Amino acid sequence: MIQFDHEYMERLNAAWEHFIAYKDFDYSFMRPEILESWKRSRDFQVNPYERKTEILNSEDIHARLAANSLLIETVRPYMERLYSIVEGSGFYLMLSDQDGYVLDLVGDRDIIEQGKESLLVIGANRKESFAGTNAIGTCLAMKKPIQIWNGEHYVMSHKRYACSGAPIFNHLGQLIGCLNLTGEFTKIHTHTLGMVLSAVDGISKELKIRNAYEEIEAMSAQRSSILESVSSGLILLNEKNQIIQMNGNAQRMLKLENKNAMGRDIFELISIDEPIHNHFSFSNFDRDVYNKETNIYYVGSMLPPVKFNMSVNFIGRNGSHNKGIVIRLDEPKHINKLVNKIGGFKASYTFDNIIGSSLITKKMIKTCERAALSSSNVLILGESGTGKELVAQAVHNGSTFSKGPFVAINCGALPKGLIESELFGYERGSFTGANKEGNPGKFELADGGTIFLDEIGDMPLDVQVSLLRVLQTKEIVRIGAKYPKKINVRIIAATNRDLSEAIEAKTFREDLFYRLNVLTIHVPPLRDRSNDISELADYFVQTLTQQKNKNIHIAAEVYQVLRQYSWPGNIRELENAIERAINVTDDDEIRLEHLPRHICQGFVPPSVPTPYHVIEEEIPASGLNLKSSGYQLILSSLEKSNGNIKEAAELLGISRRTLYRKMDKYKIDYKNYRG
Ligand SMILES: Nc1ncnc2c1ncn2[C@@H]1O[C@H](COP(=O)(O)OP(=O)(O)OP(=O)(O)O)[C@@H](O)[C@H]1O
Repeated sequence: MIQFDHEYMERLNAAWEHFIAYKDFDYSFMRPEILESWKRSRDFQVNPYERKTEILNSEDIHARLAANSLLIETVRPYMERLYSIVEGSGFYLMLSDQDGYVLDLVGDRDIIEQGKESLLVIGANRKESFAGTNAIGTCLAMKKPIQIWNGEHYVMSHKRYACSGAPIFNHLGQLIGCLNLTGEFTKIHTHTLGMVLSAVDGISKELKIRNAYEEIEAMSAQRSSILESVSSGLILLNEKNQIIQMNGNAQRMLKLENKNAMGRDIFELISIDEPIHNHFSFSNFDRDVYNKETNIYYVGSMLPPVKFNMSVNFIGRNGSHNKGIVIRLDEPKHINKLVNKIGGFKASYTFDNIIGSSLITKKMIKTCERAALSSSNVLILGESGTGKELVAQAVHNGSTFSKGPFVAINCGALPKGLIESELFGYERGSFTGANKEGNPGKFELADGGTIFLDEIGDMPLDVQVSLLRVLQTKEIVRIGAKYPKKINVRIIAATNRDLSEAIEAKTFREDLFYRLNVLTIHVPPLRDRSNDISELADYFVQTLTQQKNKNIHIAAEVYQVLRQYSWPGNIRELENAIERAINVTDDDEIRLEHLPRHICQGFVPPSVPTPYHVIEEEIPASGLNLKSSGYQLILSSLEKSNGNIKEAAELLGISRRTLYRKMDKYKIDYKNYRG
């Protein structure tokens, strides 16, 4: 081991004199790494008598500091800690990047001031090619820790100092900088390098942790953008059923806000009427994947339930189901639309499927029939769940476009960036992530038929501009395409928004509104057509029990309750309520206890029953009662109308369909009453 004593230093000085004069000398006493570094310095033509280096201008310094901010931020506390040990004894610490540029300095103020003369400032380059043999330059060249003693330096002015430099590597093992401790050589000890090394060891570990955090943050940002890019509602739960993330669609669909839901047990907020409810806790989940249409109720709230297709998937490693779950929600209608798509864009409903014989419904059907005879654009307005899509399908099926496809698109359910390509299609290779072959848009797919633009009020303004162009020119241009394409499509748009308000708020274009609103169909809310409620309820019982081979009927008082409730969720809510009741009744009757509680709350029994109620009260809760007034009422209405069904139904205030059903049930033959 070399002793850095006086004698050694003398020999070193003599060696240096010979070396820079290119003279022969016995250099074998020297540390080989120092001799190698001298050779490199000489090859770089570093002037041994001159203090000279490259110093960055302030703009470049700024850029370097910004590029290395994580390194500087991580190393600074270590520099301060080391300095606190050596403070006041003429030491200073320097951090450089992998190119040798000084990024940070910590030391006694007078030493730093002195250092300015030797060009030891932020932005100065300490590489061997500029500064000759020195701890930073040589450490970076060798990628190893090194201590350089006074005479070992290559440039004369550095020979007063002894420096200890250690390389800093990142989590990938790449060299990213060097930490150096410099002082008067008389004060330096061989252990000084050990101090620097242990600091660098701590720095490397911390860089690894910071990097891991950054990766986690990036992954979480990626996860969020993936969640937001899908058109379904997604909820992530941890293994305790607590909500850890919800995308925007899930918040909108469940009317829940992140700030109120995060960290809460999901079952404090919602419930479902499926046995799976109990199995959501992981301990007893049977590992089957749940995927079906589900009624979702709000715990402790008067909000009506909502219905979505819900699927539940367990996140598990190596098959163990204990890492949390993903709940996915889709509009049941959306599922229909997908089926529609696979099945060739067919509309299944006709005017016969529009149940309801109230005056207001009849008037609406008349308007629809008129719309079917025309090929003008149609705007359907109505609250959510009133049957706008049903009406659109019926208009299509009644029109000359009925032989063509019926293509529905929900403008509100698609992420903003996707609507344009969904509507107009794209050419091959037009954007990253696009299908290589290109894709036709919904307008092209609907050519010769009808396009149903649902939730048009939610269409972004820029897409409204493109849509307006299509309406004016009857041509579409795929994204990335050079030429337009002619199309013959009937447009039916629908919204539950107040478009005049949207026009005023400048979120909907007035010119587009007038283009779409050639024919308007107002679909009334269910509360305005309470005379349809019993008929609709019967219809849903009938259609929903058809496959189950059950014969279920509704108790009289249930009709009364249904007619008095305000139905904020309209027909969809009624359908959900009936479906739930069918599921929960254990015999063949739907009674009040089978309805969701909020529907029965506030019910006031009517003091004077309408004829309809009288009849409904007779429907066979306890079997057929020939003496009952309801039965008698049917008979007398048939007598009065001479067996004319239309008139008899009007007298009773029920639809023809209901009257037929009841006559069938009571085995009444109306022909017997014809005169
Ligand atoms: N008059 C009706 N007769 C029978 N069923 C109906 C009637 N109106 C609506 N429905 C049923 O109610 C449900 C909701 O209807 P639809 O999806 O057409 O409503 P919507 O107004 O388009 O809803 P949203 O605004 O949420 O898109 C559907 O299951 C539909 O079949």
